[in-house]
Amino acid sequence: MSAECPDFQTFMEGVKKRNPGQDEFVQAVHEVSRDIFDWIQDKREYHEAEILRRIAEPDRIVSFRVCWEDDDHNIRVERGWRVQNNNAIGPYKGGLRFHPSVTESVLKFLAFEQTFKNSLTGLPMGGGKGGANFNPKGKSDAEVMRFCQSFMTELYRHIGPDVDVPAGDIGVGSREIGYLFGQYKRITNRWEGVLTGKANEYGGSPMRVEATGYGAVHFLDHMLKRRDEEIEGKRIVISGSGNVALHAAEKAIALGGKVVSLSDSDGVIHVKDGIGAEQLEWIKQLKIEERGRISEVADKYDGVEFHEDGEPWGIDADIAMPCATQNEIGPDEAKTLVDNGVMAVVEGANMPTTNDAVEVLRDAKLLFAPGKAANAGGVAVSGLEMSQNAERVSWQREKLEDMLADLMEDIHGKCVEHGECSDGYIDYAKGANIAGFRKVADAMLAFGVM
Ligand SMILES: NC(=O)C1=CN([C@@H]2O[C@H](COP(=O)(O)OP(=O)(O)OC[C@H]3O[C@@H](n4cnc5c(N)ncnc54)[C@H](O)[C@@H]3O)[C@@H](O)[C@H]2O)C=CC1
Ligand SMILES: O=C(O)CCC(=O)C(=O)O
Repeated sequence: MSAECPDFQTFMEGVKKRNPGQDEFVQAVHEVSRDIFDWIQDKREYHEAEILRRIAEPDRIVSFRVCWEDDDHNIRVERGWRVQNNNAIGPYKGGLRFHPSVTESVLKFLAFEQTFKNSLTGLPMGGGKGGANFNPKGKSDAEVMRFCQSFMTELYRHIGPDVDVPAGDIGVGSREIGYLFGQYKRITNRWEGVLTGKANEYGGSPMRVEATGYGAVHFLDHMLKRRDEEIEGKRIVISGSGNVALHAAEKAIALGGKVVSLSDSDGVIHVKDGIGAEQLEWIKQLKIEERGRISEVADKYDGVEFHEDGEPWGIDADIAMPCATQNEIGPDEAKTLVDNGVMAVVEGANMPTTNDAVEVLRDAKLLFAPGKAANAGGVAVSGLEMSQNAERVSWQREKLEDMLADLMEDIHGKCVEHGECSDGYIDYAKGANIAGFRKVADAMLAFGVM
């Protein structure tokens, strides 16, 4: 068992020592390395070249001041970052997060995870992530615009279509991408595919908005089908009510699933009979366009309960999809899910389940889809947006829908190939880690020592 293997222990002690106070980053490295140490035991070339050690040390981290003026003419100072983790298999690629909880540790964990996720898609993309501790909540459009322009005024030096291609993440949606892209274009006088998640009018790809949530449901569908089960009729608890959560809900409802919860940082709504397609349209308008609170759904509709500060994990369900943020499900929540007879946990968010909680789910033999596989549909369609921009073409939505479905099937297949245990249980997390690692590691071996 790798967790007891002395090499692994020594390795993790080194990671902790070199990254003091960076708990999220250490957690992400631990989760991947545990599986990789098992797998590379008889593969000396990876040990000798210190491949894992190198992937766990970002190529570079840029941190910068972001100064902007609010509507009351106060000068505000925030910190921005871009973590370029690894570009062995393609330009750095990964989203930008604007949220007060953003730290260097959070962005390092996200960039590290992104490296394996992007490798799993099979597309030529390295791993990066960035963002700022700026809180867009409650800010006017003009304030968000000024922040984005100031952020890009430094970031533009470090990115480019063949260098590093950021996109959205928490707090960065199509409004922010518009402001960021506009500023890049203004400074450089170049129209190029330097960001993805753009609107269709200026080089965005159909299906990018839906891709992460839809892709996660495709992944769930494949997991269930292997057990002769289907989404139709299943009760699904979803956390979050942003891009990923709402589109996961949309796809699940389209396939006959009963989505019984959504949440935001104020609390959770519980809809016993399942959210209807029309109701979801209203919620999308509320959350995406009007930037309202999830509690307003209970004000509008009968049969919707709102629980302030509540979480969805205690609600009776067959499937759980954490789609908000990291570390939403700890061991207690995982035990609750197991006790309630939940059969599958699919991570729409990045690392929403702590390592201890994953152990609880694995021990109970639940189907567990890690974010780096289940939510890879978003970055995969971003990769397709890059291809369209490079070719100066725009593909039809139907084509992208089919490509997303194929990519998710392929990622599911890779996880099964590398994650099948002797008793037939599929350890999807292990499968994703090994398949994601192998491609990046082999590219790094080819380059020699650097
Ligand atoms: N947007 C994308 O294409 C992708 C996003 N992800 C991940 O999915 C997750 C959600 O991202 P998006 O939906 O894009 O962001 P978003 O900004 O559209 O929505 C985030 C949601 O999570 C909730 N949330 C955020 N922080 C919270 C906290 N501390 N406590 C409770 N709720 C909180 C917000 O209220 C909101 O409902 C993140 O982990 C992100 O990294 C992963 C792959 C791609
Ligand atoms: O589309 C992208 O590049 C960003 C996706 C992302 O940030 C993620 O997969 O977590």
